[in-house]
Amino acid sequence: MNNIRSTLATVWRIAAPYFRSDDKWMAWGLLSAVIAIELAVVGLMVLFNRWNNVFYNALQEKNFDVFTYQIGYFCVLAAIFIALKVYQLYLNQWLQIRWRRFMTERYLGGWLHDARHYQMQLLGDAADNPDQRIAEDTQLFVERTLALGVGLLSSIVTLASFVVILWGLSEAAPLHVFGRDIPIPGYLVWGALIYAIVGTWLTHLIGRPLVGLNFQQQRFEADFRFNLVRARENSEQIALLRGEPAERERLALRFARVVENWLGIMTRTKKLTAFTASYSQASIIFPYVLVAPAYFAGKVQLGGMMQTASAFGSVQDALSFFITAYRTLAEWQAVVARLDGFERSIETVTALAAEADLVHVATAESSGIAFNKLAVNLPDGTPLVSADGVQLRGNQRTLITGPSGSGKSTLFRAIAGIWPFGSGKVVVPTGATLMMLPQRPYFPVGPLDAAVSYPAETGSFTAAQLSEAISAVGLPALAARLEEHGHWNRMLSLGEQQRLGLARALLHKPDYLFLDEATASLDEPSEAALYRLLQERLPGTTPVSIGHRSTLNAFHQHDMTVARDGNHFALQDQVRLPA
Ligand SMILES: Nc1ncnc2c1ncn2[C@@H]1O[C@H](COP(=O)(O)OP(=O)(O)OP(=O)(O)O)[C@@H](O)[C@H]1O
Repeated sequence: MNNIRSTLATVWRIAAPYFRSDDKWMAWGLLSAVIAIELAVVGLMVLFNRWNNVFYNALQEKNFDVFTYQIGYFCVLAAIFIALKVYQLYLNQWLQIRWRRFMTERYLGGWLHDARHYQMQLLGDAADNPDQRIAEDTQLFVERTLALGVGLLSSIVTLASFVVILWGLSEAAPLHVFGRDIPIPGYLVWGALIYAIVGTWLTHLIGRPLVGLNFQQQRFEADFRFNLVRARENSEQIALLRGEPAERERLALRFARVVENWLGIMTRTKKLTAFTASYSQASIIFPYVLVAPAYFAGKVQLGGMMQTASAFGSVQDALSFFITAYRTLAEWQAVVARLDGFERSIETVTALAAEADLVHVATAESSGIAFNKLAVNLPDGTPLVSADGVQLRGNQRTLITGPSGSGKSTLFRAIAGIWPFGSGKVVVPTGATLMMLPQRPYFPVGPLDAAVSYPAETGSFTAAQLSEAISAVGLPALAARLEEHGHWNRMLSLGEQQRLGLARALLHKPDYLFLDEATASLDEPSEAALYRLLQERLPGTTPVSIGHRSTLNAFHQHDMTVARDGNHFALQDQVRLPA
């Protein structure tokens, strides 16, 4: 019971924002319309049920006039029923897409905000495969929540309406066993109730393992897909290393898990289907068995028996909601759990930003980027690198060196404000703009002009500015292909990607440009030419470079090093020895 209550509370937490959003009038309006139509459908079912009585009595009595009238009446009811069903589905789908659009925008906003996506990854796998959660789970959540919610409501209303009818019919056709009437008030209702409770209980016993199995299935499927994507993204490396057999084996192993779990689902579903199919077949006969003695004793007419069977069927269907919806419920619970995990993960990283004892980036009037007792840790809390009392002075080109793994890149991440683990402050001059250039710059798939302008919007720079910057970094052949679509990270060599990254910097003109081995794939003369270009074109920009080549010294005025200091590393000024 507690489990059901906590699942419902979670569902409400996930669903509520939409019903309180700007679209709330539309949301409530569509939901009310869908529910109203469902209630009208139940009303029609009651009319159909009464129709059974009159129609079959007319057949029994060979009353042709009543028969033809009832056929006409049926056609009218059927036409209304069809119209209601068509519009119910249409409005339901309309609500689904609006609700899904809201959830997708909300999740994208929460996930792609202030490096939260990166920090969620750093914090572990509480929210593995966010793509699956945003694309697939929101769709399933909306669709299933509506189907189950409306289905449940419809079952309750159907139950209430038909229990009344069945109760009345129990009086009209009393239980007749061995030639005697046995006066059990509402015996048809009790019969249906006991039948459905036993059925529901058995379904639950047989189907319970499906909840866990479905959760696992979606996890294994996502894991298999993720590994396929990794293989596609690293296809060149795999081909060069002749890693295909190893990849095949790894993928086969992951797919084996999909198959193994699926076999578990199949076995369980087989048992469940055997039971539910027997159950629904037995449901057809069961009411006739109950009423037949009264019928053959002449206590009730054919119409009464047919109406009883139809009413019994409706009560039975309503009570068996849980049985028919079992598989859907199991999948839905897994979706709810995953979306809940995703939301909690977003909340955790959002809360990180407000925590006082983490790394913070502040702004102040200052002549450079200063560090105030900055201690950068690994996510598990191990101290990595510290900086205190040192400065990256404005207008002083700085080169940072240090052993591999000493935390230079992580220090840049802390300066950029995306690495929260640790304590202390990075103080950035008020209004200063920072740009990071990693060894592998990222270019979104699409036209070249958008890829170079990124993260600025397309159109932020003129075609002339873009072509000029691209030519200036040594890629004149690309300058004429601004509108060409491409996967630039795949199509260009690493050196070309690094040149294009510098073109991006030329266009954005940041106050501080952090180059983390951003020219390491170029030959030394090209690297020198690009540094000279930066100096000429961006006199107001302070480059801060991480690099291992001694040739970089010539382009920097200030040297710093990350050196071992006890159990961690520390950023220190370095005195340059005369050559
Ligand atoms: N997400 C992470 N989780 C755990 N450890 C990490 C993570 N990112 C970096 N590290 C660890 O932090 C240490 C410093 O890494 P970093 O990339 O900052 O070093 P670096 O000085 O830039 O090295 P290099 O000169 O080789 O590029 C490494 O030991 C690395 O394994």
